Amino acid sequence: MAENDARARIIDGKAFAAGLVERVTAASASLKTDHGVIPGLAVVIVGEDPASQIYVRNKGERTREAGMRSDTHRLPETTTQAELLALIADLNADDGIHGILVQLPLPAGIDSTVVLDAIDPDKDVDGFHVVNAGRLAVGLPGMVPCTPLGSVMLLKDALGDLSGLNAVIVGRSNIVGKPMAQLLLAQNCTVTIAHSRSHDLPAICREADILVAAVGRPEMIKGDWIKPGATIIDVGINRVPSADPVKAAEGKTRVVGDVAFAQAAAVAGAITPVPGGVGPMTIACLLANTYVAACRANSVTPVSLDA
Ligand SMILES: NC(=O)C1=CN([C@@H]2O[C@H](COP(=O)(O)OP(=O)(O)OC[C@H]3O[C@@H](n4cnc5c(N)ncnc54)[C@H](OP(=O)(O)O)[C@@H]3O)[C@@H](O)[C@H]2O)C=CC1
Ligand SMILES: Nc1nc(=O)c2c([nH]1)NC[C@@H]1CN(c3ccc(C(=O)N[C@@H](CCC(=O)O)C(=O)O)cc3)C=[N+]21
Repeated sequence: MAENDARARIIDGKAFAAGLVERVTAASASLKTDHGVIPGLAVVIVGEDPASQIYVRNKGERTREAGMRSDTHRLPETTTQAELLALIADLNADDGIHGILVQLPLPAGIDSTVVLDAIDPDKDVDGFHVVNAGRLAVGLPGMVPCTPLGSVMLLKDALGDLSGLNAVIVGRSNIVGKPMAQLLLAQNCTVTIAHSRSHDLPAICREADILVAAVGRPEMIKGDWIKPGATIIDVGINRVPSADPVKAAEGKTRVVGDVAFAQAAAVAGAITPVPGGVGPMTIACLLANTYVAACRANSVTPVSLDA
């Protein structure tokens, strides 16, 4: 089959995310009218990493567009762990702030586990606190990490009931791979988690009805690793030189996923594009988690955000 002979359905994460943001915006407006509560998100960024700066600016803009309060705390690269912990303590105590996100990665010398676990678990809209990881693992309500949450929303929208499907997740990070595995297990999938030490990764991937790529290696997963008709969720965000050599020479870049898209789309049943797939869902779920945190903090039952 020719490389450009795409037959997979393209899962439009951007459109699904826009719908979710609309529902969160309406729900937040009601929360304000009925209970006088405006959801508040604090985003903390340490250092000057350009990609992180762009993400943080986007998060702030999206949050305000949804009618929420958004505070961005920009700290210098030289910030100490103690200074960062002091800011988190202030934000934990601030009744106007319902969600706290500390942008990762943090500069060398700051222990991200210590920092993440200093956040009040009920304000942990990233769902990275050990208490929220534990709640997810045992099936208690908590804050669920945004990227896996958004990915499962797309899968349920594309496939309906996921029960009994073979799900393979490539990547075992605490922020994507592991929580993704928990969510798919909760949806009754048969879950395999693969990683850099896995033997014969292509063969493992070929067993997948649902293949989730969360590796951070541009276009690593090839078309012949994919079971015909499978559903592919490409979490990877990799910046590579522009395809146009002239533009590449000028330093222009483009974003690609962890899946070789054209090859994969010729075999898969459905696939998320990069950009426009999982990325927009991550931000939409961050807003959703902030709304839910604001409700819980004020003993209000959140309205359903389902489509
Ligand atoms: N769309 C979005 O909203 C988001 C996108 N991302 C993107 O998702 C990707 C993954 O992010 P994150 O989970 O934080 O990354 P990490 O670097 O924390 O984890 C990467 C995982 O991939 C595994 N891995 C690395 N190389 C290979 C290989 N050759 N074969 C098999 N497995 C391999 C690693 O295995 P091991 O554990 O053995 O080292 C590790 O488990 C990145 O591209 C990131 O930018 C991340 C967050 C949100
Ligand atoms: N505490 C913390 N929480 C995070 O959730 C977190 C983080 N740190 N550090 C970095 C990663 C990365 N991440 C993305 C979010 C949105 C897009 C996104 O919106 N992507 C768009 C645009 C991509 C582009 O053009 O750059 C898309 O895929 O269409 C991508 C990546 C959140 N992360």
